[in-house]
Amino acid sequence: MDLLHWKLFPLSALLASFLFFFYIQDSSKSSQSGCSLFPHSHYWIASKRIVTPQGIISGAVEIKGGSIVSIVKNKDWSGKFKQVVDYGNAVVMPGLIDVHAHLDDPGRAEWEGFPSGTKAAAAGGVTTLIDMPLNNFPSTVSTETLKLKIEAAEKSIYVDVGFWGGLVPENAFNATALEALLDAGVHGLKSFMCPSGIDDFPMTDASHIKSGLSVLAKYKRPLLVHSEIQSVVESHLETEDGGGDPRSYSTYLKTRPPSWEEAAIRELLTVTKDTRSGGPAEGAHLHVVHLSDASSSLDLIKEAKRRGDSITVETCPHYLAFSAEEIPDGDTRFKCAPPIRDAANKEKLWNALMEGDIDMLSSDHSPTVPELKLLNDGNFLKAWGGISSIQFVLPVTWSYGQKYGITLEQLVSWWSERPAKLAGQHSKGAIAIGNHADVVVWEPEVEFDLNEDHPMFVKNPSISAYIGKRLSGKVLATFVRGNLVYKEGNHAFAACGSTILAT
Ligand SMILES: NC(=O)NC(NC(N)=O)C(=O)[O-]
Ligand SMILES: [Zn+2]
Ligand SMILES: [Zn+2]
Repeated sequence: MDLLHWKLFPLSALLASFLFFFYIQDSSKSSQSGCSLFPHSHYWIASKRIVTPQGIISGAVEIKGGSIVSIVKNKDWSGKFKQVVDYGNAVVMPGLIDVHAHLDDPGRAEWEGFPSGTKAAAAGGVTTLIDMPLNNFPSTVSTETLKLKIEAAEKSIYVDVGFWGGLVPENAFNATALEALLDAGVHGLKSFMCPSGIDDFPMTDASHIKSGLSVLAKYKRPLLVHSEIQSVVESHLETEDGGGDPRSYSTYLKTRPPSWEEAAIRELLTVTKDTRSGGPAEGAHLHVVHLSDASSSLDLIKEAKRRGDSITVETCPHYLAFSAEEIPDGDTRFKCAPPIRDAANKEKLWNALMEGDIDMLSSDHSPTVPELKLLNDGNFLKAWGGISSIQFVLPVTWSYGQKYGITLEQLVSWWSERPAKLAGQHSKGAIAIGNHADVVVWEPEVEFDLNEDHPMFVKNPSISAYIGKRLSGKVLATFVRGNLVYKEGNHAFAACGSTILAT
């Protein structure tokens, strides 16, 4: 007996090491390093509602090594596969791609920072975000400052993060500097046509933008523009004692009329004609960020599209959820620029989105510390402008869109497909074979009260404008490149998101 034992020992040791090897193979990429709450790198996500470019199907998505390798319909998968996470009737959709977020890192991490900002993103089903070049310090306007940004992001992000670079007067006429910044991996450039509120991010005019577009054309990357031009006539209202009670929202609203947006867009269109086929900046693209005015400004954009200019436009959930009439006096959580306008404008924004005249959505998550929001003082003219929202953009869009009959496919188009295209992310934005396994699983029908007890992962939850709202749409799970980074209130132990650089 003893002898037999000894003879079998090497065999069983070999068998054990084989099994161990395969276990490690399967789980090393994710669970071992704490990148995932699900310890497998080859598995299937099953659901009765998977949103694919070919329609909504019941079936399973096969994930291997961080990518989608097959999609099977119906119950073809049942019984056959080993590792299946069956989400039943919950919706399986591509993760949201937020092309407009300010995470303020490095330099102003007390406003947000990569760890909390990307935790909030993951909890909201956002699997990729492109970080804005301002509100961090120093602003991201050169290869050196981009390097600082990448260093700040590495090992501290729970989702994938890319970067826009800043187009500012200092670099706008310096093609070599812009090319260096684009070569270093920014997905495109961003500029302001009015003061940005950030000292080291000055505004540009049409001549800077024209020059920037000619460089971007070679790279086929977009220019994103904050489109408001401060008009001299109205700007006196911005002084503290001009125009009325600074605690009243209508006082603030009057300081940034729709004519500011219209003037900026009119000016932009004098240069976007260069982007037409055969034009001097063919290949470049102009993207108008956070459109608020759904009247003349939008008409101008529609006209430019008809003429063949390469131009797109986004709006943000806060313009679709709120209207000026309901913003309480002194409630500076709602201050942003351009401002949230009246209910009639909100209605027009929704119609434009449904008609396809507005191309996509973004959060414009732009938080700060509560002290700068002047929550106690309530002075709309002095408070920081920016809405904190990234964790709730999915349920907000869905909840407020019910009235307009929005569909899951539209959500995917506005939040994943088109943003992916804008940011040059060809392996993201759709549940499709070969794409990154960036997935959100959520229950559209489940309602929740967004009150103080609700888990919020942003650094400064008290500035959130959505507190007190009842929303529909609960995120159950978020996968980034196959890693389960968020599951029902919990995040993966390690921050394993990738910095994504344009090549
Ligand atoms: N400096 C800012 O980030 N400003 C932001 N502020 C807003 N939107 O109120 C923005 O995107 O313009
Ligand atoms: Zn802006
Ligand atoms: Zn912004």
